[in-house]
Amino acid sequence: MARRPLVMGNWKLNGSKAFTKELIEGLKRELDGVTGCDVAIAPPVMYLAEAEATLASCGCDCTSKNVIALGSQNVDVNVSGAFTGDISTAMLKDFDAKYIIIGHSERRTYHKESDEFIAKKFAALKDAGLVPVLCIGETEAENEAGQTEAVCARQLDAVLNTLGAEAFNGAVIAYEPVWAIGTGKSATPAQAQAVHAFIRGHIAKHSQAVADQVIIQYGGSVNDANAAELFTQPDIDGALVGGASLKAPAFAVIVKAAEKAKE
Ligand SMILES: O=C[C@H](O)COP(=O)(O)O
Repeated sequence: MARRPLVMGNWKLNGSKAFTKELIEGLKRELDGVTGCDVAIAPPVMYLAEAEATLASCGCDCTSKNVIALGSQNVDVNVSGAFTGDISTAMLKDFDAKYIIIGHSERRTYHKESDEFIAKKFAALKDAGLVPVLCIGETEAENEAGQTEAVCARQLDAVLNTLGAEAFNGAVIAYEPVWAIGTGKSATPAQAQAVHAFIRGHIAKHSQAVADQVIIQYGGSVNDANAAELFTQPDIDGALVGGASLKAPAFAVIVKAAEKAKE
C-alpha cells in the first residue's frame, strides 16, 4: 500500500521570534514545488503565533505555504481549568496545529512521562481531531540487552490496549532509538527497517488495514547525507528530524529525498 511520506521538524528548545520567521521563510523558499511529501514543523509553543503568521503570509508566488503544516512538541491531557503551565488541544487547534508529538524520549526521561500517561495524551488528541505523532524506542542498554522489540511493543500496547488499533487510523508513529537521538549515530537503514517492520507487524496483529496505512517515521540523527538511504526502506515512511530541521537547506534535502524515494 502506498503511504504518503511525512517529514517533521522537531525544533525542541531552540529558536526565537526572529529565528522562527527566518527559518520558515527559508523553508518556504526551499520547499516551493514539493508535492509528494507531507511536511510539518514543531516550533516551541511560545512561537506558534509567529509560525502561523509567517506560514500564512507570503510575499512571493510560492506554493509551499500550503505544504508546511504546523505541529507541537507536546500537549496536556486536560482541556481547561486550574492546570498551571499546561497546553490544551483546543489551544493548539487555535493556532491551526495538526501534528502533535507525544511520548518523546526527552519527555519520558526528563518529565517522567509513563506509557499510560502518554496513552491518555493520545486519546485527548484523537478526541480533538489532532494527529498524534507517538514516539517510541529503546535506550542503548535496552538495545544491547536485545529488548528493542519488547520495549516498542510495550509502548504501543499502552495505546492498543486502551484505545484499540483503530486509534492508529490517521496517526503517526515515530521510531526513535534513544541512542541515536542527537548523537550523530543514526540506526542503519537495515536496523531501522527491521524495527519498523516489527512495529507494523505488531499493529497488524490487531488490524492489517490499520497497520497498512499507519505512517512510521524514523528519528535519530537523520540528516541531509543519510536520509535518502533510510527512505529506500519499505517501512520507513518519513522522518522526525531534530538538529537538521533547524537549517532550511538541510531540512529541504531530507524532504525532497522522501518525496523522491516514495514517488
Ligand atoms: O524528535 C527528533 C528526534 O529526537 C531526533 O533528533 P536528532 O535528529 O537531533 O537526532
